[in-house]
Amino acid sequence: MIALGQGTMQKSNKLKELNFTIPNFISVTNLANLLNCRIQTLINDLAKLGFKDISNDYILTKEYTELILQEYNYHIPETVVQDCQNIYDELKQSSNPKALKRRPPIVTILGHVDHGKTTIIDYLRNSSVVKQEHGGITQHIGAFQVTTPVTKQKITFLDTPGHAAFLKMRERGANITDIIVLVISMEDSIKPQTVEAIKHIKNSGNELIVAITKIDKFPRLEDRKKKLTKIINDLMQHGIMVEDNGGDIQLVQISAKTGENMENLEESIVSLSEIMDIRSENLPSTMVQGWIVESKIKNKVGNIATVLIKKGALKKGDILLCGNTYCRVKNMTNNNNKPVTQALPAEAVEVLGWKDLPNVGDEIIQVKNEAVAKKYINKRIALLELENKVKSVEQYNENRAMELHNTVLTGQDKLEVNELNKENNINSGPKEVNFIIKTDVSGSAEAVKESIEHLGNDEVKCNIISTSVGVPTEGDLKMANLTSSTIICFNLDKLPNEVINNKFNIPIKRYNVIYKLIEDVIDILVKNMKQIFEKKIIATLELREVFEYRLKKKIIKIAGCKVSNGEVKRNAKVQITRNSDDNIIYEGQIQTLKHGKDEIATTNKGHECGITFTNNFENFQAGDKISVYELVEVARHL
Ligand SMILES: Nc1nc2c(ncn2[C@@H]2O[C@H](COP(=O)(O)OP(=O)(O)OP(=O)(O)O)[C@@H](O)[C@H]2O)c(=O)[nH]1
Repeated sequence: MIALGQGTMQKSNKLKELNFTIPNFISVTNLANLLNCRIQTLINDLAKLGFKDISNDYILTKEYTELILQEYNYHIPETVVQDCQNIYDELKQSSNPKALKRRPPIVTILGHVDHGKTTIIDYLRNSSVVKQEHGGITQHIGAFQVTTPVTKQKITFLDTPGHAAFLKMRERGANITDIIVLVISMEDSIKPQTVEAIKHIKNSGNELIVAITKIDKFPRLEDRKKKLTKIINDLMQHGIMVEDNGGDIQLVQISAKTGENMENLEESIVSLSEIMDIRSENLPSTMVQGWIVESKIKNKVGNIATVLIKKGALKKGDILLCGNTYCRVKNMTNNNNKPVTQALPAEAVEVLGWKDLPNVGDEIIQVKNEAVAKKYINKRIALLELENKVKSVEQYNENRAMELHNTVLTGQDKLEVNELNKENNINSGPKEVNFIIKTDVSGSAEAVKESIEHLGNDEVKCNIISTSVGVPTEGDLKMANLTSSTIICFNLDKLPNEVINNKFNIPIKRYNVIYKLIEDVIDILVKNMKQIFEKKIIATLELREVFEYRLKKKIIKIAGCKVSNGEVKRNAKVQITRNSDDNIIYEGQIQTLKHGKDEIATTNKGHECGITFTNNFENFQAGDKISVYELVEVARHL
C-alpha cells in the first residue's frame, strides 16, 4: 500500500458512510467539493496513487472515484459491474443436472492451407446428403450434421474450416466447439499454420483428433510408415502425443479424395465424444441458448442467421435475443433446405425473423417475450454508450495532459514536439510497462527488482510501481488495475483464490526461480512493443473478364475472377497487380463477393466469382492479378 496521508487519507478501521451517490464521471474539483477537502490535497493524493498530469479539470471515471474513496476510508456499496459482454448473463438459467441429455459433438476442422480441410468437409457433407435424401442439394449454412455409417450417431461439423464464429468465440474464451480435428497432409507433415492450430487447441482446452490426409498419394505401405513416423515425431516436438506414441490422442489416416478410412474418422469422433459424455439440457421448459454461426441478408427474404443450439429446443414463435437485436422465429430450415419445426442441441438451423442482422460469433438467448428483449437491448445500448463515454473521457484527459505539457514548451520547441509526435506517432521516451513485485522476504524483493528494472530498450522499459512483502492485498490489486500492472510474486506459494482469480483480471505471475521470472518479464515487454506487420499472400485470383451492370442510373463494374489457389473471403484485404508483381495498381478490400447473383461469404480454389472493391475502385482490367493477403505480425525481440 502506498503511504498516503494528507489528512483526509489517514486509514482507520472504521469506515465512513458516503452521503452521495458515486457518479459515472466527476471532475477533480467537484469531487474535492463533495469531500470537503482542498483541491490541491486531492491532486497530491491522486499523484501518490499513480495518476499522472492531474489538474483540477481532470475527469475521474466511477472506477477511479471508488478507488480514491476507498483510500479515504469510505464504505463503497457493492455493485455488480455489468458490461455489454455480460449484461445478458442474468437471463441465463442454470442447468438442471438431472435433465442433461447426451447430444452430438460439435467439431471444427483446423490445419495448414491446402492440407485438405475443405475436401474433408465436402466429402462429409456430400455423403450426408446422399444418405439422407438421394440427389438432395445442401446449402451452406455454416454447420451440418452427419450420421456415422457404422454406429449411426450424429456429429455436427462447423462447415467452414477455421470458422469465423469459432475464432470469435475463442477470442472471448467461450467454446463453441467440443472437438477439433487437426488435419495434416501426409506429404508435408507439420507446417506453420499447423503449429498455429496446435496453439489454438492448447489454449482452448478442446479435445483433439489428428487426421493424416492424402494417404492415397502413398500407395506403398512402407512409404506411408516412413511419413507417419516423421509426423508423429514432429507432433511430439509440439507436445502432441498420439496413441501410437504412448499418448491418448487418436490419429487416423484418411484420404478425403478416395474416401479411404473416412468412416474411421467419423467413428473416432463418436468414440471420443462418448468418453467426453457431452450433454445439454432440452426439457420443454428449457430456455434456448446458442450461437450465431452465419448471418446474411437474403434478397426478398430479409435477415437470416444460422443458429447453432447449445441448450433447449428452438421452435417457431420463440423470441431470441442477440447483441443489439432480437428475433421472433418465423421460419427455420436445415442445411438440406428443408423446413423444420424444432432444432435440438448441437443442431444448426437457418432462422428467419431477425429485426437486424446479428453478428457471427455472438451468443443468443431465449427470452419470454419481445418486451423483455427490448428492455435488455435498451440496457445494453445504454452500457455501450457509457463505455464510449469512458473512452472519450480518457481521450479528454489525455488531450488535457498533452496541452498542459505543451504549455511549458514555447514557440519552435512546441512545433517540433508536435511534428515529432505526428511523425513517430509516439509520446516521448520508451513505453513504460508496469509491474508490482510481491515477495516472501524483503531481501528477495530487492533482488527481483534489481534483476528486472534495467530491462528494456528504446521502445519499452520495465517500470516498478511498488515492491513489498506478503501476498497481494486488495490495495495491490486496485493499484495494478489503475496502473495496468502485472503482479509478480516470488517465493509465495499459497495465494488465496480471490487473488489468483481476482475480479479485475489482473495477471498474477508466480515464480520460485529468478531466471524464469526474468524470461517472462522480457516476454511481457516484447508483447508491449509496437506491432509490425508484413503481408502474407493467402490466395490469388485471375481477373478474367470485366462485367458491367446497371444499378438504378449507375453502371457498376464487376471483376469476373477465377480463384487460382487458397480461400477468398468477403471483406478480405487485397492488392491488384498489372503485368508484374511489383506493379501494384490498387490496395484495399473486397467489397462484395458473388457467385452468379448470390452474395457469398467465401469461395476457394477453382471457383469463379464476381468481385467489387472498396473505395469504388473500378480501374481493373482482364489479365490483372488479385492477391488476397493477411497482415502477419513480425516477431519482435528486446
Ligand atoms: N490426393 C489427394 N488430394 C487431396 C486430398 N485432400 C485434398 N486434396 C487436394 O489438396 C488440395 C487442397 O485441398 P483443400 O481441401 O482445398 O485444402 P484446404 O486445407 O481446405 O485449403 P485452404 O482452404 O486453402 O486452406 C486440393 O487440390 C485437393 O484436391 C486427398 O486426400 N488426397
